[in-house]
Amino acid sequence: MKIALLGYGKMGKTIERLASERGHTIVYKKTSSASEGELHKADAAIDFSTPETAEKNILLGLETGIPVISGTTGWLEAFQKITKFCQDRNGSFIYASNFSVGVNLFFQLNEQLATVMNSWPEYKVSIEEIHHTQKKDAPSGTAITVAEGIIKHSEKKKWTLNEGDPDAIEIKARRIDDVKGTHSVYYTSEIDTISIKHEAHSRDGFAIGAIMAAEWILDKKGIFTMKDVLEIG
Ligand SMILES: NC(=O)c1ccc[n+]([C@@H]2O[C@H](COP(=O)([O-])OP(=O)(O)OC[C@H]3O[C@@H](n4cnc5c(N)ncnc54)[C@H](O)[C@@H]3O)[C@@H](O)[C@H]2O)c1
Ligand SMILES: O=C(O)C1=N[C@H](C(=O)O)CCC1
Repeated sequence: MKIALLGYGKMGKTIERLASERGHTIVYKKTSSASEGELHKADAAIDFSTPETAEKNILLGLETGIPVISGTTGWLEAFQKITKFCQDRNGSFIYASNFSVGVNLFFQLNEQLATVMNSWPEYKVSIEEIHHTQKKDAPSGTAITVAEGIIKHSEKKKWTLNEGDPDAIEIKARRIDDVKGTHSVYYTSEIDTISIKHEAHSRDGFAIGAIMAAEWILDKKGIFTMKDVLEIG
C-alpha cells in the first residue's frame, strides 16, 4: 500500500518505520511548513498532526479521494462536518482516539466494569491519564473515550477536569517527562479501591493499529471506528 503521512512528528515517524516493515511505501509527507511527494499517488492517508490542523488535513485527504485514518486528538468539534463531507463524496474515514489494540480491549473492559459498578453507588469513579510534557490537549482523547464508555452504563452524564462535582466523572490529567500514555480507571469507596490500567510502553501499538486500520479500510466506503476494524464490542 502507498501511504500519505499528514503530520510527520513522533507518530508519523513511528508509522513510517513500522509501515515499511510491513511492506508499505510512504509516498507523501506533510509537516507544518512543507510537504514532499505526491498525495494523489497514495492509497490511504494517515493523519497524526495537531488539534488545530487535523480538520484541514482530513479534508485534504478526502478531497483527494483516498481513505483517511485520523488519530489526532482535540479536534472533534469538527466531526459532524467531516462526516458530512465524507458521506457527500462517498469517501472512507476512520477516527480513533487510540488505535492500539490493547487500549481498545481496555475500552471494552471499562464498559463491562462500568456495568457491574453501576449497582454499587458507594464506589466513586474517576479517571487518571498521564502523558509526556509535549502533549497539547488535556484530557487525552483516550480519557474522553473512557469517560464516554462509563457514561453509557452509569448515572453520570458528563466528565470534568475539576474536583468536587458529584454528577461528573473527574479526570485527572498529568504530564510527566516522556510517558507514552497511561490510563487508569478507579472505583474508590471508604473501604477499598478497584482499578484497571493500560500503560503504553512505546508508540508502536498506536502506529500498528493505525496501519491495520489503513489496510482494512482500503476496499470500504463509509465512516468507521476501531471496533469495526477489530470486530469487537
Ligand atoms: N489515536 C492515537 O492512537 C494516538 C496516538 C498517539 C498520538 N495521538 C495524537 O496524534 C497527534 C500527533 O501526535 P504526535 O505525538 O505525533 O505529535 P507531534 O507533535 O510529535 O507531531 C505532530 C506533527 O504535526 C505536524 N504539523 C503541524 N502542522 C501541520 C499541518 N498543517 N499539516 C501537517 N502536519 C502538521 C508538526 O510538524 C508535527 O511534526 C496528537 O493529537 C496526539 O494526541 C493519537
Ligand atoms: O501522545 C499522545 O499525545 C497520545 N495521544 C492520544 C490521546 O490523546 O489519547 C493517545 C495516546 C498518546
